[in-house]
Amino acid sequence: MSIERDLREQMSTLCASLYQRGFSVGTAGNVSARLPDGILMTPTNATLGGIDPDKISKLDLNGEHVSGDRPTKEVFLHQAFYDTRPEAGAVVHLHSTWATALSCLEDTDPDDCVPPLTPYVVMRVGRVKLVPYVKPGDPKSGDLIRDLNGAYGAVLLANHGPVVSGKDLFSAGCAAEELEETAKLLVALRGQKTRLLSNADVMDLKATFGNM
Ligand SMILES: O=C(O)[C@@H](O)C(=O)COP(=O)(O)O
Ligand SMILES: [Zn+2]
Repeated sequence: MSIERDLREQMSTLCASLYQRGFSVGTAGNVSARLPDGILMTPTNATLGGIDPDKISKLDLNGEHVSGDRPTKEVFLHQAFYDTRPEAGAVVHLHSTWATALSCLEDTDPDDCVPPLTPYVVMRVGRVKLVPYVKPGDPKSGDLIRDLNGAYGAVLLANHGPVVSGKDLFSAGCAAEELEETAKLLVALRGQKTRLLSNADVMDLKATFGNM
């Protein structure tokens, strides 16, 4: 099977899995994957529950739409991740409930939306930045991601939802799920005295496991 065919099948399977398990509802969210000659993106207004591998949008290396249905309106967001994070092979954007709740709470720390509660969120997601609100599909979302210079593999779009990159579709999907579950814990623990991992613990995890 060609690399492109394989990625198309993988994208469809990941999207369906995220949808079936409630990480995406309706037509919310979008997913992309990097190819040697461009980027595959889920089409706009498509439910992640039913992505046809043959209708996935393909953009060339200049960002031109070359085949498939019209791409997600968040094309700028996805491109900015690939342009600033050479190691990124896939990007997942969701409106998953708890991460979106964190993106709406006034006292979420914009420089560290997801503090180090458990080892796994440190290992899979890392530090998460809050990106100021712009309306969905606004090209400014790409500028805001570019301004981060590739320093964050995951962000929360204020009052909108999470965007997570990974070295491949599997990693990006796992990281998006881990972010969602940790956001749920963080909201559940609000108002309670909570012990976070220490800086030394975080450094130790990074030294042991690196960026996964
Ligand atoms: O929130 C939005 O409108 C988009 O970010 C989104 O999640 C779905 O848009 P399309 O991918 O264009 O369907
Ligand atoms: Zn969205």
